[in-house]
Amino acid sequence: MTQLLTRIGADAGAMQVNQVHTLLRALAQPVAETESLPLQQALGRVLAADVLSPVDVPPHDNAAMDGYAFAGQWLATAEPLALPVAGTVLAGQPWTGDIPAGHALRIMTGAMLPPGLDTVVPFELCQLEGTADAAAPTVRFASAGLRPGANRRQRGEELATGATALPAGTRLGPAELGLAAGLGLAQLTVRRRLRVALFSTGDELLQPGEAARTGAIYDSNRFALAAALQQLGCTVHDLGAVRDEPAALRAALQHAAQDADVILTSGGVSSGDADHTQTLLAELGDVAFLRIAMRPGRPLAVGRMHRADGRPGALLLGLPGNPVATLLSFALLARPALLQAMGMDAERATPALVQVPLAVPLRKRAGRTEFVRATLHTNAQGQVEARPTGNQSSAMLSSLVQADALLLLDHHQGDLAAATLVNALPLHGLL
Ligand SMILES: Nc1nc2c(c(=O)[nH]1)N[C@H]1C(S)=C(S)[C@@H](COP(=O)(O)OP(=O)(O)OC[C@H]3O[C@@H](n4cnc5c(N)ncnc54)[C@H](O)[C@@H]3O)O[C@H]1N2
Ligand code: MOO
Repeated sequence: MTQLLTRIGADAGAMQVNQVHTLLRALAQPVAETESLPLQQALGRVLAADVLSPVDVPPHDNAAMDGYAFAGQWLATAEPLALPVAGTVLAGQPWTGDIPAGHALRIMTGAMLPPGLDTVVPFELCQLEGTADAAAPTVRFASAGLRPGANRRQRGEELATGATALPAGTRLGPAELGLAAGLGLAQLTVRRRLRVALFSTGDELLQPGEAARTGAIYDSNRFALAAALQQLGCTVHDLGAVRDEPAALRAALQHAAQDADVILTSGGVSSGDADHTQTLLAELGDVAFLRIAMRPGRPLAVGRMHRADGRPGALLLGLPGNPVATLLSFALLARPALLQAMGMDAERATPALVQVPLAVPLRKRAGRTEFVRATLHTNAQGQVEARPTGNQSSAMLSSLVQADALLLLDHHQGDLAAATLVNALPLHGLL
């Protein structure tokens, strides 16, 4: 870790947020093993290789609207244009008959355009003259607003055979799975699930369901982190709450290191308690105890555990114990590293920011990045603005529950006046 910190020009005792991102990007190795999964089981997984289209999409020229198909060359010949209708073509039933020159076909959206018919005029723009049971009713429409090829979807216009439909590193959501199904693929090759061992530390921790006890608090971090990991699609190996004792901590870390890709812990990383943790981690791994110029989330332990066979061991991420610091350190620091370890493209693991004006003034200390829990709402003037959700203590989860965004106040920024534009990070999808 010392070498890595030197390489990125950072000092563990005074890190900036972007330096921590650089450090984590250098540490998180994508899992190598892959598996082939049916589409129904692939939600949230990351593609191990590019998916190339085995077919043209769409597979044939087809109508984009319900209407009448005809050869666009007739448009220039009359205004309005009147064409006899030779029949009807439906989706899934290609037209097999002849089409006399200058005739149109009634056609439904998605139906294959027969050779020679390249233009569709929608029903709404047409009058039909003569009855449908006449030998050939006539369709009449204004030709001026139409161009040859109008309302036609061309074979391969979305994807040609062999084109990259989904690049390696794509995380599969509903749209990606729909696209793969649309290519006729039943299975996809994805990286295996990331295995994350999780435990919380602290002698004060009670488990939900246990009777309250003086001086004790309930272990909320482990449940919040397990949920966040589950949402990412990781396999969670929950080791419970571990006492602040070297022997207990050693046993938990050794157990966790057996087959986990990542060990995620909460608590015990600030200066007070960390002495025996630091000694232990120096023995079992190569771990740096960072002090990050950010709030919440100042302390963080980062490193790798040793393995008996000499291969790189589990990535260790020791998150701070205060519940909001735990979850925000997870969302802002651990999550991008975990997504990279899942095989996702690091660029695409970075959430986008939106700029919004502040509804109220904000105090801010220059020299650290601050993340303020806030709601984004529309004011009486119809403008979206950001308003902090009450007490911003790192111990108070309630103001995170009420928030739908984090305001990202830059390192060098001082106090802010109302109406100042700030960067906001919507929490949706992040936590
Ligand atoms: N002298 C200093 N004190 C503190 C510093 C510092 O730099 N110097 N940093 C503060 C900051 S910032 C944070 S964040 C916390 C982080 O401390 P630890 O990671 O060592 O965590 P603990 O001391 O174990 O706990 C802190 C706080 O969080 C509660 N906690 C812990 N685990 C859980 C859990 N699983 N569920 C719910 N709540 C939990 C714990 O009871 C404490 O109240 O240190 C500050 N102090
Ligand atoms: O990580 Mo601490 O305040 O930043 O709660």
